[in-house]
Amino acid sequence: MGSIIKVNDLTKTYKKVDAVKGINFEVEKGEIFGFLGPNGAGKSTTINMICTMLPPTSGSIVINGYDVKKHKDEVRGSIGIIFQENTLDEKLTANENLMLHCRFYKVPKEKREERIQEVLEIVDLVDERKQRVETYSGGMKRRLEIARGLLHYPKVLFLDEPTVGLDPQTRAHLWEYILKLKEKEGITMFLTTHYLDEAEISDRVAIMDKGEIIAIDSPTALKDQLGGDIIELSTEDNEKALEEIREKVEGAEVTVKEDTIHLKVSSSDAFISTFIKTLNIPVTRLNIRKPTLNDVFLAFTGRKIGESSDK
Ligand SMILES: Nc1ncnc2c1ncn2[C@@H]1O[C@H](COP(=O)(O)OP(=O)(O)OP(=O)(O)O)[C@@H](O)[C@H]1O
Repeated sequence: MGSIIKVNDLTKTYKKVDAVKGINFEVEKGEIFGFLGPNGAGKSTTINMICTMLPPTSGSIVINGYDVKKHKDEVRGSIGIIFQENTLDEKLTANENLMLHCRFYKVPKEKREERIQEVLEIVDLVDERKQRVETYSGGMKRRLEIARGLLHYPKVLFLDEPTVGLDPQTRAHLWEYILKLKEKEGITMFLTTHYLDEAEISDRVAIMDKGEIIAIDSPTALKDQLGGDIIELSTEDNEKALEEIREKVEGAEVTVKEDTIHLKVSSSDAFISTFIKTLNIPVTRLNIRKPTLNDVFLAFTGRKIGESSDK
């Protein structure tokens, strides 16, 4: 398919802080690209540079064939940005908000009605187009923001925490719209989220930490890299159980969080048959699961998402 975003040796230094330290990556046309990292990792700085809002200290960024430094307007015309905070005019109707944006982005006059209809259909707001935005629910407002971000036929849509503050059901719906968008308009999506279960939707994810990209691959490949199974175990005496596990189990990574012992083993079958039977402490809870993106994130950064980068 080819790349739509190419980032080369990109750096950003704020006075004394090296926020971005020479990163390289490409985003393929049409993919959903998840961009993850602990707080302070350098994500916003990177995205702001990609979106022409912040000049890089060095390096290059090319979007849709345009160099971000030399062709700002063309880059801006190629991207749509959905911010975390509501940037709609609440006193206006959906239609009026979209009309304003069409004018701002110079969508040709004769195309405006048709395009507004199209984007409202994508986010299922055709019937509510004449209502004032202040009467919308949180989920409807987010959908309208997405519709607005699409008006000028962007090639790449930047979604910054698109589901933050929404209830689980609305979040699930919003992802359906996002997937529909990918299918219908073939748009590339650059996504940040703190909900790692939602980042599973990505074709590939990059994990950034301390100004560097430390992992980049499909969620499945990243999880496979961790390998094996994760066993969560609670016993009547976790301290004693831990001693026994360390004595008897070879090749398991063991960590304790609150009242649960976590073991990463290559095969839970082998573990269960050889170990559980010989454990002298009664087990009160046992859960076996495959690694998730949360485990991947923890393994690469040493932190849970939401924790700070400089810990
Ligand atoms: N305008 C600024 N001046 C000085 N330092 C800054 C500035 N903006 C960001 N930084 C620093 O650069 C580093 C990266 O910050 P950035 O906001 O890009 O991280 P982030 O990954 O987006 O974090 P979060 O998830 O919390 O938004 C941090 O150490 C931050 O303190």
